Order: sequence, then C-alpha cells, then structure tokens
Amino acid sequence: MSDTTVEKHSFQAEIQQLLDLVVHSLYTDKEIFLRELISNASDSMEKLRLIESTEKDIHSAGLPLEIHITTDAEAKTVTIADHGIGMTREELVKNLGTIAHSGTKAFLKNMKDSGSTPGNMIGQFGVGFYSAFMVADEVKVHTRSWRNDGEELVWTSDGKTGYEIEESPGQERGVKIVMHLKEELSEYSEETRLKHLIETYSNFVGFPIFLNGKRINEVEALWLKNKSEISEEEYKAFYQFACKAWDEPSYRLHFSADAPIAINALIFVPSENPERMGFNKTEAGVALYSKKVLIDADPKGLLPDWMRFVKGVVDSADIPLNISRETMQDSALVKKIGSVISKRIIKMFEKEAEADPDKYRAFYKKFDRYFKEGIATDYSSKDALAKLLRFETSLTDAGSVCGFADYVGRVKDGQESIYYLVGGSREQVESSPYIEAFKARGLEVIYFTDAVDEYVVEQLGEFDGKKLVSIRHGGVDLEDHSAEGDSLTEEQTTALCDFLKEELGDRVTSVASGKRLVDSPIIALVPSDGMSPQIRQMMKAMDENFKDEVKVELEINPRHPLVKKLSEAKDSNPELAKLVALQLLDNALIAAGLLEDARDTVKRMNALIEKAMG
Ligand SMILES: Nc1ncnc2c1ncn2[C@@H]1O[C@H](COP(=O)(O)OP(=O)(O)OP(=O)(O)O)[C@@H](O)[C@H]1O
Repeated sequence: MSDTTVEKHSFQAEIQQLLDLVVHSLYTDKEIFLRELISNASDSMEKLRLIESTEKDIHSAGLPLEIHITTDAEAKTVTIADHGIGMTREELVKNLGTIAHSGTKAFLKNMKDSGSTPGNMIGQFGVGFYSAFMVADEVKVHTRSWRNDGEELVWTSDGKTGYEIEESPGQERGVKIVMHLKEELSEYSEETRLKHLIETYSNFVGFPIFLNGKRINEVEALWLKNKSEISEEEYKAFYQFACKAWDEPSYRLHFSADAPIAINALIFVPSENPERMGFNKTEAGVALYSKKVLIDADPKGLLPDWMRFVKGVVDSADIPLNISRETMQDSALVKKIGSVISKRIIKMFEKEAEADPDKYRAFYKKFDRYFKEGIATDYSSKDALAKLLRFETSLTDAGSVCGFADYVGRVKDGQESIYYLVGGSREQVESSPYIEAFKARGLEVIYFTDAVDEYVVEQLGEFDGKKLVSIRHGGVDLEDHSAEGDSLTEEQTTALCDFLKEELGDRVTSVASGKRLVDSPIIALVPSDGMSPQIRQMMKAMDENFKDEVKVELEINPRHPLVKKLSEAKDSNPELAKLVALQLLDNALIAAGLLEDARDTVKRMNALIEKAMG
C-alpha cells in the first residue's frame, strides 16, 4: 500500500449514537477524558507485559513502558502516547469503529429508556476512548502493533460520521493519540491544568506518567503496600480508577496471606448496584495479578458468580504468568485462591454487619439479591450466607430488621423450628390468620416479603440445626394453648368435621379441629407437600396451561361462635349449613390467597344475604 492511500470508513450506527451522547449530553465533567485515555494506555501496557512472558517475537521489545503526555498551547493539542500492544489495521477498525462490549449496548439502551444516567458512569461501559471527542474536534490515533507484521498507521476522525486510516511512517510500537482541542476548551492544553488532573485521577497508575517530559505520578501497586501507609483518599481514588467505579466504596477488605498460598488482595464493595438500576448483569470485577502483572481483568472462575458485584485486585505470586485464560478456569490453584477470598469477603460482611447494623442495612437493601442468589447457587457458602440475611419478624417493629442469629438467640426453650411466613408485605402477612396461633403462644415468625424469598428459604432448609418451617403449611406441631371460651365437645367437633368433609369433598384433603386459631373460625393450610400461593402464581406466569387444583387442609376453631352455630345448623337447617360450609371454605381460601375463581362465591354470598334478610 502506498503512503497516500486513505481508507475511508463509516462508524457503526451505534457508535454514532454513542458519540452523539458522549459529546452532547452525557458528561458535565469533560475533564475525565484524560483519565479514560490514561487508563487505556495503562491497560495496553499491562497486556504487553503479559505477552512478554510467553512471546519472544515482540516488535521493538526494548521500548520503555511509560505514558507520555505532551501539550501544545499554540497548536491547541494534547497528545498521549504509550508503548503498549498497539493495534493492527483490523484492530483499529474493530476496536475504534464498532461496539464490541455488550455492556455498552445495554448502557445505550438504558440511556434511551430512562433519558438520563449519572454522568460519570461512562467508564464502566467501555466507551472510554470516545470521551476524547468531548474535548476535541479532531482525534488522530497513530499506532503500531506489537506483532512483527504490523503496519505504521494513523486513524483520524472528527467524531461525526466516520474515520480514515492511512499510513503513519515512523510510528513506534504502541499508540499515540493527538487531540485537537475544541476552541472553547483550549484550557486543556495548559500544563498546570493537566498536571492537576493527572494527580487527581491517575496518581497510582502502574506505569510512570510524564507530562511534557516531567515525571508526575508515583508508581505503586497499592495492594502490596502496608495498610497503615494508605490514606482513605488513596483507597477511594484507587477504587475509582482501577475498578472503573463511579461511586464511593461501601466496604473494603485489604489483606495478605503467605500460607498456604501467597495472596495480596484489595477488595472493594460498591455502594451502588447497577443491576438494580436496570443495567445488564454485572461482569466479574476482581482482577487477577501475579506479582503486579495483570493476568486477567475479569477472571470468570475466580469468585463465585453471585459475588460479581465486588471489585478489586487479587495478586498471587504463586500463579504462573503463562497461565492461559482457558486453563485458568480449571486451575486448582485459582479455585483455591478464589475460595480463600470468597470466605474472607463473607466474613467481612458478617463483621461489618455486626459493627454497624444501620450501615449494613442500607447496603443490604440494595445488594440482598446477590446473597440470596448465592444461597441458591453456591452450596459451599450457603450456611455462611444465611447469617447475612435480614428480615422483619413478628417481634421486630415495622421497618426494623434482624437476622437468623438474632431469632435463634431469642427462641423459647425446646423450640426446634424457625417459623416463617411468605407474603407480599408486612401488612399482608400480619393480617393473615396463620399468624394468630403463633402470636398467642409468643412464638416469633419471620416475615419473608421479597418475591425470591420462598425459593431461597427452601434451598436453605435450616439454620443452626433448626428447621425452617412455613406456617402456611400443615403439619406444624404446636403445644396446647389454653384458649378462652366455651368449646364444642369432642364429639360435636368430630361430627362437624365429618359433615364438612362430606360437603366439601375433593376440595379439602382433611378437616380437623386445630390449635392454631384464636380469632378466626377456620383456616386453610397448604399440605406439607403442596404449593404456596407464591409458587403457584409463578408456575402460572411461566405456563399458561398450568392447572393444578387447589387442595387444602382445613382447621376449624371449636370455640368460635360461628363454628358453634354451624354445628347446630347442620342438624336444624341442613340447607343453610351446606351453603355456610362452602362459603367458609371460600373465605379461608381468600384469606390464604388461594381462591382462583370467585364467581360461585359471589352468587352464594348473595343467596346467604337474602336468607339473612329474611
Ligand atoms: N492505548 C491503546 N492501546 C491499545 N489499544 C487501545 C488503546 N486504547 C484503546 N484501545 C483499544 O480500543 C478498545 C476500545 O477502547 P475503549 O476505551 O472505548 O473501551 P475499553 O477500554 O475496551 O473499555 P473499558 O473502558 O470498559 O475498559 C479497547 O478495548 C482496546 O482494544
């Protein structure tokens, strides 16, 4: 190809859309373009270091791994150069002309749907390079790949419709980005302004940064330093830079261990949860290093999937540099490191929750689903995670929460089960007839009100040796409770139960006198192997042909006036008694959230009213 050949390309439609957003609406904070470009330069040199450990054949292998930024106030340009891996012609087209990141697509969609997003979230979604167009009306990317057959090229664009690629004779390995600043933003060609920006955003980048020939940053791997030598500001700055985060970290774990494996880890827990804000599934955020060399920025097999919200760095000198991304997932060593770290992280949550329950509670509100996902998917952490769950109970005030450990600490002597009830809200759960007997006996009941709770509790099964028992289900053994008021005799009760069974037929599996009721005449229990209303609804949502007749166990309250009257009426006015029996069942089903078709109920109700009015 001759020197004069110019290849013209148009941007992919999505890139144009993205550029439009980046330039016109996204950032109020234009200055972060520098951080984004420094970050790319640093990523590229980290990749080179890794390639160096396996490849002999690297173009200009001896070039120093440094970032050089130069300003020219007269020409109104800023230039940032690195000696990283550079790009081939194909890579230029692919990396700077199309959107590869699924995260970026999600980001765009979310922007469109919601019309806004926190401005500084952009770095998270891999649109970093395009931020150059916030400050520049022309960007040139000169580059030479590390591959020996690479070309010396320059990519040029005004950030509007497309770009051109032509040759750039003499370009060294790496990337040199020249930005011609927009008229009104010439301030970014002032050295003092840039110096301040580098110090603010990029001070601990792992490579030396020079500004107009003068060294600016201190190179340090923060995770290898002593805790006592690191300030809160440094931690925060590291989190935001290295983890491409835009919020404040809510918790932090910085530790090192020598045996059985050498590990230095610096882990952060964010304070905002993008998944909850409608973004796609977060990608693993803990990078794996070996002696300061980045092995993998988002290793899949290191931590369990549910821990994807934590971010940071794990460095282990025991990991061989030439481990490939493919074999890493199966590596016993990586698994072992992951297991040590995930245990430490869970332990950290436990300690933090104890130290500052209010803070933990606020955090939990946003991140609880990860813990619940962990219980359902990560068998080895299930029990440890159970300690992190929080919920309201019949003994907590509305709005206050506690954990299983608090519950177990309060149980009465001899109570072998942990009782819970699933429902849509505290109010709904509290007004249900299931609660009565437990309240009367002073037994604490946990209220699970998140849609996924039922599934999670089923996975859990028990806590601290105590079985988790749904009080909606039959088969819960309660001790006798001396209830107030006259009761039907045993004989009368049996006769009434038989009558009800006869009248209600297949709709009930059994009718018995129960110990559960205090104020209600009758209650419908889901058989111990039956489906709760929540699961039933879920099944229906998933399968429109789902049919499964509701069958319940009925318990009657032999002290309730209505039940006593029914016992009389079955002999004196059987016709009315039959109607009442059917209606009582429907009432119980309504209270249980299990009535599926109310047409007969309404007709019968009307007939009963008519009778009552004579
Ligand atoms: N200095 C550079 N050296 C080599 N390749 C680069 C450089 N800058 C950008 N690239 C390439 O261009 C791609 C796009 O860069 P961009 O900043 O838009 O996203 P990203 O860096 O991949 O995403 P993120 O910002 O989330 O890390 C990069 O993935 C990389 O392949």
